Amino acid sequence: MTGFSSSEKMAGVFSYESSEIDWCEDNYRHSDHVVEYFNTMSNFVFFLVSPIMLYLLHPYAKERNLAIHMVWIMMFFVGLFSAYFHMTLSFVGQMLDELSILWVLAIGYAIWFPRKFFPSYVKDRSTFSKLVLLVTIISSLSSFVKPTINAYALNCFGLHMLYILAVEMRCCMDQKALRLAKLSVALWVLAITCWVSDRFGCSFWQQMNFCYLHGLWHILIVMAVAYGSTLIAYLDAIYEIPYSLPGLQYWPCEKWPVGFPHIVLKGTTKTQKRC
Ligand SMILES: CCCCCCCC/C=C\CCCCCCCC(=O)N[C@@H](CO)[C@H](O)/C=C/CCCCCCCCCCCCC
Ligand SMILES: [Ca+2]
Ligand SMILES: [Zn+2]
Repeated sequence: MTGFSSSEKMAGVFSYESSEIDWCEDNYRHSDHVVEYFNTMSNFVFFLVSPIMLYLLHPYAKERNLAIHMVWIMMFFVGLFSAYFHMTLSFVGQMLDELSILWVLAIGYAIWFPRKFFPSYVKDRSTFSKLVLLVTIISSLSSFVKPTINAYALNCFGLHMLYILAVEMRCCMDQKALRLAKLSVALWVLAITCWVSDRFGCSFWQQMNFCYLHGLWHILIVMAVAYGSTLIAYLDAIYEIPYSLPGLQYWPCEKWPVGFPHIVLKGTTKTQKRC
């Protein structure tokens, strides 16, 4: 018996359950065509939050750099690929999901990584962005070597961001920024707890008849990214466009206990200055 032909192998990577990863939610429980129904549907949160964040970040992006919009445009695609992955549990779905996360992280790092953490041989943001691009291309190719470890490697960036935030917030006296930092970290801790429990505690959650932790992770991580990235963008605005007097506000209402954080520019903008 000979092996598979290359076209059969190609078709194989698209086929249902061709990924080595299977999340705790029961397969085909709610539909014959959707492998993990709740995990698929919970990605709806990406489609809801991405346009809201694009709209809220626009005044800051217009002043700083329109490339900032790439983060939430890409997050929309992360949601799309993640939904496709959970719908099929295919190898292609897994790689699209993980590679899109890697590229959002790369864009975020290229735009927002604080200058004071640049390696000494990197002189400006343009050189740093080229370095990020090179590392991301190499990482994208390496991700095919052992795909089962990709998700763990990606989660290390969450820890790295936590470290950067901790150093940045050490001397911060701005109460609104401190509150946003605490909320972002709390959401990330809750999210990662769900991800780890789903991965390693599945038999317990099956006994509890509650196998939806990975879906909850989707919802919590989108909120953590909305809160965390706004905080990083706010710190960036203070350093990079201080004349615009950046401030933090919540949408739709300042007084509500929950809302979407965003940056307001209270000072003169470059555009106004020129007039
Ligand atoms: C100074 C740097 C600033 C960078 C800001 C960039 C912000 C965007 C970052 C990450 C996007 C995360 C998207 C999560 C998608 C979830 C899809 C998913 O569930 N995929 C799983 C399979 O279905 C897969 O197993 C998950 C892999 C792990 C991904 C980990 C991503 C790291 C998230 C870091 C978030 C930090 C939030 C801030 C906390 C203070
Ligand atoms: Ca499953
Ligand atoms: Zn997922």
